[in-house]
Amino acid sequence: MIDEEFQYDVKVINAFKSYGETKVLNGLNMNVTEGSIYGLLGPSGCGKSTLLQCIMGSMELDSGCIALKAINLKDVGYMPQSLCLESTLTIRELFEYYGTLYNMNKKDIEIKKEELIAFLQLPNLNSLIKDISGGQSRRVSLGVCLLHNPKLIILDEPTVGIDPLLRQEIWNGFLKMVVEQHKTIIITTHYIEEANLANRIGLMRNGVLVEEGAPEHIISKYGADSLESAFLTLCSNQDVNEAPIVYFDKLPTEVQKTDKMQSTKLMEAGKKVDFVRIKALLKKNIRALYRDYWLLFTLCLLPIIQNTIFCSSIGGSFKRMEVAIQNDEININDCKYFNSSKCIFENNSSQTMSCVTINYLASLDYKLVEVKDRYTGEMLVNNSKFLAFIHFPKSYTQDMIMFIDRRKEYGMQSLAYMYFAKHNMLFKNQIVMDVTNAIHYLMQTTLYSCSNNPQIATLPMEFNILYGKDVKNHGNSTAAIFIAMGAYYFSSIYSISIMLSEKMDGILGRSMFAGVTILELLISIFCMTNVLIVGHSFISIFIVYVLYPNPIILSSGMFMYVILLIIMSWIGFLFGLLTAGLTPTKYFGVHIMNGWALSQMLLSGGVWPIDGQAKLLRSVSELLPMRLAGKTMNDIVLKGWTLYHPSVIIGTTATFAHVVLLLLVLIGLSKVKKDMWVIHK
Ligand SMILES: Nc1ncnc2c1ncn2[C@@H]1O[C@H](COP(=O)(O)OP(=O)(O)OP(=O)(O)O)[C@@H](O)[C@H]1O
Repeated sequence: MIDEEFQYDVKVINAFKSYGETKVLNGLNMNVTEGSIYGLLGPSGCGKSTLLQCIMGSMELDSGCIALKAINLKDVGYMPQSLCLESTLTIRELFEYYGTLYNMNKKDIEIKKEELIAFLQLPNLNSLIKDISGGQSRRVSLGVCLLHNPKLIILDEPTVGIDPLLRQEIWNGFLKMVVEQHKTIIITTHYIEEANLANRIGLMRNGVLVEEGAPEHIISKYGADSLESAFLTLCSNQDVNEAPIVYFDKLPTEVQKTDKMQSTKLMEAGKKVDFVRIKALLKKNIRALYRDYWLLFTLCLLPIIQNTIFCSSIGGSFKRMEVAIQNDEININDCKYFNSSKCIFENNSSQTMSCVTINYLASLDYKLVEVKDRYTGEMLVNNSKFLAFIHFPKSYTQDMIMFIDRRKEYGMQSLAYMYFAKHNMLFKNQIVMDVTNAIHYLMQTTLYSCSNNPQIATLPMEFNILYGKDVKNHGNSTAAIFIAMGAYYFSSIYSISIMLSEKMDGILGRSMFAGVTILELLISIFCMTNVLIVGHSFISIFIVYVLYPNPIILSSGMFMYVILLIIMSWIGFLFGLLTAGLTPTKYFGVHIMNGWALSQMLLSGGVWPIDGQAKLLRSVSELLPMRLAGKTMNDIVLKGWTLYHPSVIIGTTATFAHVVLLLLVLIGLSKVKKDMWVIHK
């Protein structure tokens, strides 16, 4: 505790602070008496803001001591140099938010608000912060600092960008507060002339206060006519004589008794989780969200668009594939009139069996174009105009007869011929499969029309499907992975957007001066994430399984399906927090988010089954949360596995293990990296 006799509101003794190699405070001493205005002056970059942040306790001294009379955050009002306010809130909402954080009731907030409107000439309270001018927003920032009527007011350049007349009025207001309410104000400013109104000023240079005292005393001491020329004289003397740095070998006893971390403890005073503050944070974040149209678009509309795009574009068989045909047997347009009911073995049949194959391909939506010769067909494939070229020789039907009948030798040169492009394996595979099926169909048709058993042309093998009878394409088997990816991705986007904005814009740092803890902010974002993910999952499941015919077997496993979606959203949420804590810029964080989500999608079998991966890579992929959740969800909907199926339990537990792992990493990192989510500006 501070000594009974302690007459200062703030006392800084022998303070040292460096940022790496840059020494900012170099044994600084400062005394701020109760009920006075203390003007802290100094050139840009000399360390004024750093000193104020050390006094507030948001930054720790390397050594030295800061003693404060204030015992909790409510006693102090701090206005940082940067705005550090949520730009998508209105002035009224900001007052309501900070008032609630300071435990003020509605009536008190209302009264104080009216007072501040008159004092600071605030613009329309319904204006959004992002829509008001720089000077207006600084006045709002000052208003937020004074809202809870603090005893000690610390202001970092409060009058920047404010016109001289209003500046004068604001200073008059400060003087009135000191006289009538016995407040203590520390103020930094670059307008040296306005510091004349302070009771005491400190001139800071080279990390120390080179002079401290009443303005008139400093002016007369240096024989100057203004504070500005006194300051210039002092600086030029100092350039010659070196900075008079005063080091304490030993701290004075009354200060040694005071706790070295006293101001840090001020920040730690309200570390208990408070539900009123969580409610205020939730309200603020909901307001910020519904005004952030782009984020809202990303979170609400994009799942609709992406799920619809996924269902309508992934896995379907390829349509309108262009195939060049040279048919020496018949003009392919005449195949429309082909009748396959006659047996080709009858002498007068005059059948053209190439039409069976051509009509079969046409029924599969191939775009068949007739070409005059083989050279043209192959050239068109080479030039990527067509995917394949098929040639039916003039004797195709006769050769078919010989092939089926086996009574006569048939020449290899008279077989149908196909030439295809292989630049896309999937196209090539589908064309080969469709043409093979077409020939198979041709054989069966021939046998049937000649009163033979068409079964002769089938493979001597029985194929049975155990699982996934309704799976018709690759999209059906990856739908669950896509939904798991969506839950992960959208939660991570939400948590990283909020956290990076709180961090980079200094919003959390400022809220922390009003008592908010990081845990409270995380709880509020977590609640929002869970609400959003319920909406997101509902939209995704509805589109993927109801609007589109992706197969789904309903069983008790669906309970785990939903649990897995929630776990995936938690993993995304935690990964977003981790990325926000480690990345230096907003853009970098978002790039990491997108990059990792895409990589996981590729590694987890969302695009191609992981069975195609190299052994080592596959063993890593098997452990990824998107793979674990996606596979288990797939097993539930496609195999009908229930809640009690061992694989479902193992898959869900293994996915949840990622939540525990990420939590441990986050807790560990936040212990090591103190400024992970907070930048005090
Ligand atoms: N987070 C940081 N990391 C590294 N260096 C920093 C950091 N913050 C401040 N500095 C450096 O510390 C010095 C003091 O900065 P500070 O913001 O305290 O100065 P200031 O007197 O408030 O300046 P101004 O009047 O321009 O606001 C500057 O040289 C600045 O570059």
